[in-house]
Amino acid sequence: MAASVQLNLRSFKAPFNLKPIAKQFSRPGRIRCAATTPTKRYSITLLPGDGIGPEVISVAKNVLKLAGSLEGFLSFPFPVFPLFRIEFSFQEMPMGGAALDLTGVPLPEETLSAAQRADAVLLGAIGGYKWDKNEKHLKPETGLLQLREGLKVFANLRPATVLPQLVDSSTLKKDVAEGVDLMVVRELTGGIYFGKPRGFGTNEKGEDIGFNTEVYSTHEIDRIARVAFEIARKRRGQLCSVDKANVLEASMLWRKRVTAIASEYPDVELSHMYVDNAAMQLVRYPKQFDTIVTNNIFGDILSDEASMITGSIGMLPSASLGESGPGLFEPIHGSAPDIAGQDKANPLATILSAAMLLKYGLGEANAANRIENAVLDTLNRGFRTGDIYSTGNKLVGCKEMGEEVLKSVDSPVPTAI
Ligand SMILES: NC(=O)c1ccc[n+]([C@@H]2O[C@H](COP(=O)([O-])OP(=O)(O)OC[C@H]3O[C@@H](n4cnc5c(N)ncnc54)[C@H](O)[C@@H]3O)[C@@H](O)[C@H]2O)c1
Ligand SMILES: CC(C)[C@H](C(=O)O)[C@@H](O)C(=O)O
Repeated sequence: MAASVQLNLRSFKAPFNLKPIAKQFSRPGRIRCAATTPTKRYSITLLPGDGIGPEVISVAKNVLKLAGSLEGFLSFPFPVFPLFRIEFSFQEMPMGGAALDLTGVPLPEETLSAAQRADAVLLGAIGGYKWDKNEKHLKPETGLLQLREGLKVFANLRPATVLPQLVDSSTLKKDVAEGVDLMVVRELTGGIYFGKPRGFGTNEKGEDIGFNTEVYSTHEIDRIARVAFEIARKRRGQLCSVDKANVLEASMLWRKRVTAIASEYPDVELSHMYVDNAAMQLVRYPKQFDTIVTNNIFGDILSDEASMITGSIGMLPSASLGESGPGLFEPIHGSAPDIAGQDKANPLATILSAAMLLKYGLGEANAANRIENAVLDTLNRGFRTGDIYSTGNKLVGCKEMGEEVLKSVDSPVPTAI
C-alpha cells in the first residue's frame, strides 16, 4: 500500500490522549477473515540498532502487530465482522554500531534504501562505548544523522506529558509536574548538526581547533515554523519559539521569520524565549508551555530535559516527518549501554513511538489510540520498569512490561473520550 505519509498538517493533534477512559467496548471475537476482506498492507523497516535498541524494538514490534490485527472490526450491531484487515510486513536492517560491525559503515546503502521504500521506519537506538572513539564518519551517530537527512525528515515532534500514574516518578515536586503536557517541535535536518564549514584544523598559534557552523536559511525556518503553528493550533493555541537571538545571527533570522509566519496564524499566540531561560523555566514552571519550536541542537537538549519532568527518558516517543516519504519514529533515549542486555530497559517510549507511527505515519489513529490506552492501562495495573518504579508498584523487566502491554491491547478496547 502506498504510504499515507504526507505531512498532513491538518491532522496534527496531541499524540497522547489523557482524557479519562470512560467507555469500554467489548473486543470483537476472533474472526477468520473472508478471502475477499480488503487488506491494508504496510511495510515497516525496523532498525533495532545498538544497546537496548533490539530489546525495545522486539517488544514494540509485537505490540504494533497485535494492535494492527485488531483493527477493521465493526462491533455494532452484532454479529461482528471485519471491514478490512491491517497487515504489516517487517524488514529488519542493520544500523549504527551493529552496521559498523557488519559492514564497516554506520548506515549501509541497503539500510537507507529499505527505509526510503518503506511506509514507515521504527528505530530503537544507536551508539555505545565500543564505537565512541571512532572517527566521525565511522560513528553510529553519523549514521543516524545520515538517515534523518536521507529521509528528509525535518520536523521532529517530541511530546512530553506527565501521566497521572507517573507523577511521583518525576524529579520535580508533584505540584510542579502535575498536568504538564507539552510538545517540542525540533528542527531536525539543519543547524549546527549539518552546517558548513565544519571540521578540525589549527589556529594562528598552531593549536588544534574544532569548528562547526550554525546556519539556517529562510525556507528551513519557515517550514518548521508552519509545522509548529499547525500543531499549536490543534493543541492549546500557544507557541513559544526558543532561540538565542541576543547573541547568534542564525537565531536572529529564526526569530524574524517565526514572527513573520505568525501573521498566517492569528489564532495562535506566539512568544519568544532565550534558550537559557527556557531551560530554567522548564524546571521552574513547565505548565506554562504548550508547544515549543526550536532549532536542532536546542531541541535535542530541551527535549531530554523535558523527559525527566515526565518521570523518565524511557517514556518519551518521537516522530520525525518530512513533506513526503516515510516518517521515522524513535524513542528519544539512546542505547543506554549501562543497562543493555539486562532486560531493564523501559520499552514504553518505543511502544508509544509505534503509536505515533500509526497515527502520523500511516493515518491509523484508531490503532494508535488502542496502543496509547493499553500503555495507560498497564500503568494503571501497577507495572513499572526500574526507571519509573515507585513503592507499591510491581517491578518488571523490559520483556514482562511488553507482555503486560500486549494483554492490555488484547483486552476489551478502552475508548478515550
Ligand atoms: N536516537 C538515538 O539513537 C540516541 C539518542 C541519544 C543518545 N544516543 C547514543 O546512546 C549512547 C548512550 O548515550 P547516553 O548515555 O548519553 O544517553 P541514553 O539515553 O542512552 O542514557 C541516559 C540514561 O538514561 C537511561 N535510559 C535511557 N533509556 C532508557 C530506557 N528506555 N529505560 C530505562 N533507562 C533508560 C540510561 O540507562 C542512562 O542512565 C551514546 O552512544 C549516544 O550517542 C543515541
Ligand atoms: C545520537 C544523537 C545523534 C541524537 C541527536 O543529537 O539528535 C540524539 O541525541 C537524539 O536526540 O536523537
